[in-house]
Amino acid sequence: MKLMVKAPAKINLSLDVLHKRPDGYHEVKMVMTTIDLADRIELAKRNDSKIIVQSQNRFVPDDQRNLAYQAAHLLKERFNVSSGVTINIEKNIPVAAGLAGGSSDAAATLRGLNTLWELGLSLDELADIGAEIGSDVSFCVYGGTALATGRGEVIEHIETPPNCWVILAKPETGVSTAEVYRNLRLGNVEHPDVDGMVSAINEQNYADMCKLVGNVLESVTLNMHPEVALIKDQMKRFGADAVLMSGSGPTVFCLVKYDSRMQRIYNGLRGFCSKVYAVRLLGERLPLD
Ligand SMILES: C[C@@](CO)(OP(=O)(O)O)[C@H](O)COP(=O)(O)OP(=O)(O)OC[C@H]1O[C@@H](n2ccc(N)nc2=O)[C@H](O)[C@@H]1O
Ligand SMILES: Nc1ncnc2c1ncn2[C@@H]1O[C@H](COP(=O)(O)OP(=O)(O)O)[C@@H](O)[C@H]1O
Repeated sequence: MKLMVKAPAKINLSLDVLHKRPDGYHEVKMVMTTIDLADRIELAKRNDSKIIVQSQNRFVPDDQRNLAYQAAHLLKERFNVSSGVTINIEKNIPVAAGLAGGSSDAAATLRGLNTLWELGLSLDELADIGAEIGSDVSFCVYGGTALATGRGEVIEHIETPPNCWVILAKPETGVSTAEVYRNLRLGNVEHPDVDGMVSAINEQNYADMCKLVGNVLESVTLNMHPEVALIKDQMKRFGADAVLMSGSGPTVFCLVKYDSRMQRIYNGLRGFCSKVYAVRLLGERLPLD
């Protein structure tokens, strides 16, 4: 038996860090939403008890370091599943980019195996299990648009944002999320208005949504990688409605309403950056598998 599951990337429209916690993680307050750039996960039931991960992408680990492997392993151990699974990952989301590609693969694996192994778990139960794998996995289990708090695993669903294009540019450099959080100095950063962003989205106010984008982690990554700031400047010059780095970076995204403007920015960026994508903002909860 085989199952295909879609694993969409996320962007952070607003990302604030409140303080460092005693457990080493940071307390965050952020608005996350899914975009139409997705990995495709094929799950095939095995008669032996092995978990096998396959991917054509050389940056994706094929062993227990893979977050999709960890998702399968966790379910298998916790619910005493005797059969195994082959997980094939068609990687479309750039790796280590601030787009939660690995987390979304893990979440898709949890949702898919819930069906394939007939576990009968609710999405809330899968999201709780996901939090044990990584802070972004709970959000990815639901997809859609949410206010995420705690270390990112406490999810409150909000409205789907107004429809628009999202253009993404990923510089060659990779970024370690742990290193970015470690180098964050909260004393002199400008905090984004996360509550304002939630209201703008709930009120379907595109202009305010664009005005209110903000990410405290830019203060770290833009200093470490000047090319990220350069891409932001280019997007602004080309006339984007809003420009921001996603998560810990280095991917920068911009929002635009009109097709003609999208084309102009997309074409302009292709000269600069090898990885450029123009996709729709999805923002709606994922269908059940
Ligand atoms: C920054 C964000 C924003 O959505 O996304 P990415 O840039 O990774 O996509 C997330 O907070 C990333 O979540 P995720 O990538 O799942 O992080 P985890 O695997 O749980 O943690 C990786 C490391 O980041 C740090 N970390 C992560 C989350 C958090 N709230 N505080 C932290 O300090 C910790 O050092 C941790 O060891
Ligand atoms: N399924 C996966 N896809 C991509 N990367 C993965 C996966 N599983 C584990 N990883 C590891 O996780 C790290 C972070 O990758 P990713 O989730 O793409 O980035 P981010 O956390 O910035 O959104 C990578 O360096 C990679 O080695």
